[in-house]
Amino acid sequence: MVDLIHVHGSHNHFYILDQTTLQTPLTQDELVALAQRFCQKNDFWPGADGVLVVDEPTHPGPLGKMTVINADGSIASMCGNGLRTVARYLSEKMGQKEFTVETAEADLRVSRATDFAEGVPAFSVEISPVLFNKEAFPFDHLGFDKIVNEKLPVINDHLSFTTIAVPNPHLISFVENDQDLNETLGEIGQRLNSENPYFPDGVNVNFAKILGPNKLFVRTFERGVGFTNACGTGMSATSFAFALIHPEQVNLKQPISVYNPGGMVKTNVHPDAEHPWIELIGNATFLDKASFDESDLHQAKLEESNFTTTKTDEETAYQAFVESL
Ligand SMILES: N[C@@H](CCC[C@H](N)C(=O)O)C(=O)O
Repeated sequence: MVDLIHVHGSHNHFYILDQTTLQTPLTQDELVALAQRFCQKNDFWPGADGVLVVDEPTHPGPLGKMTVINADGSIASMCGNGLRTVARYLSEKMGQKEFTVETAEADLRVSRATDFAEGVPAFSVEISPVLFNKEAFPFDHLGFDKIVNEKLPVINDHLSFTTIAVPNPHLISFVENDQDLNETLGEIGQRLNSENPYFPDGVNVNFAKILGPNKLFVRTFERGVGFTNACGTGMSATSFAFALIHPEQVNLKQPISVYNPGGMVKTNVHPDAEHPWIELIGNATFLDKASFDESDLHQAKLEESNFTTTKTDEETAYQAFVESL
């Protein structure tokens, strides 16, 4: 039997599939089919926002390799909330508290952090590289070399936007009212993740409200998924934009608290280093594991009767943490 571990970071939900436990790893096409089928919710299956595939690293150093597959089957170069949960998985599997994980474009440092609350394990992960140059984006940058707090009338008539790749692409705007935070975000997210002339490969769209010094609320419409409860790379990129555009509101010596519809994370922005990076710290919660015959995973077969589930009780502690915020 093979386990799919249902996990979340700020209620951004994933299934972890450790390919090293399989007799035969799934092919790329099989992984895409698995994500498309298993991320869909139905009356016996909770669904998720993506699948996190763990493999042996391709070079010495990292403890494992993480590949991110969005719910629609598209492949993403990074996932911040997901990396925290993979860090926990590898930490418990290998008995290490601080190590690196190979991702599509970089080996990233991860470590066990102080629990966010009783029964809420937390991990810290490196988000990098941080890129502004237009070559880092799958679009022509609308005539700009980089977009930092620019009005983009072809996208919206009153908001200003920033684009940052970490290295997956993010479009960020600081908004003031709930209409923009919800309806405008949904409209722009839908439009830029359907066929459109500006972002042909789609983009993660993050709208943030400034709640006070070092305090944000961020909502994200994710490429390949739609609205999610939280996006780790989105909250990290938005924290970086916050420090850049509103320096008077950010004390870089203190963490930024980033609230989101699924909870809260902390970020530390390191903008001045030769290699700018962001530290993302947040929960890594394991909800349950579903055990399947390996052949069913190869065929993306999901029926009410072809798996057994073993639950943890971590969600109760996580809910208590969210209520305490
Ligand atoms: N939820 C993730 C980001 C997942 C990938 C994203 N949808 C993309 O296509 O770039 C996170 O926590 O960072």
